[in-house]
Amino acid sequence: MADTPTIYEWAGGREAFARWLNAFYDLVEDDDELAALFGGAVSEAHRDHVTTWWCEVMGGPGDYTAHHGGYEHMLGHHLGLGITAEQRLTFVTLLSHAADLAALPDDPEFRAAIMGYAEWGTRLALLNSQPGAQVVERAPVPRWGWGVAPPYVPEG
Ligand code: HEM
Repeated sequence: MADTPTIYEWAGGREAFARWLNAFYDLVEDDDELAALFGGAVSEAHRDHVTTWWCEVMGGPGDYTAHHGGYEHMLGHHLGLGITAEQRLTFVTLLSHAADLAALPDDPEFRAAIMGYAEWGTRLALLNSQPGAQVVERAPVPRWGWGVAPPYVPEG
């Protein structure tokens, strides 16, 4: 399928990811447990950097690698946080809730793609954040794809 759009394009580009992640971090700020990990409030800079990360992962410009220190920088922010299973579950649930609030495309294929990455990424973040974790210290920023369910185009 040469013409399959990237997940980034399908979402509506950076503006859509920014809308989503701003809605998400507003929810994080309202959750006492999660907000505490961010010192009570999630800064504009953090929202912007994480938006840049997600855009790169979902097939957009490689700006997190080019300008924000890539995978190693992201990893460094999670080391030692001691994320609990409950915090991870809340985090991933709020991502899904925020996608509705921000009116991201709601087709099953798109939502499965972004939430598949969210599930994977939050589980890695939890593992890497534990005391004494054995971490992969260097890696490229991942590039996520549609997996088994790209946008459905009926044949004929
Ligand atoms: C898909 C999963 C995740 C992604 C893509 C992600 C992405 C990122 C990135 C890119 C940064 C660095 C931002 C920068 O460059 O300034 C960061 C920092 C951070 N993340 Fe995550 N993260 C994920 C999961 C989590 C989880 C599950 C938690 C906690 C429950 C968490 C808490 C934090 C905190 C507290 C920081 C540091 C904030 C700061 O220093 O201002 N992250 N994350």
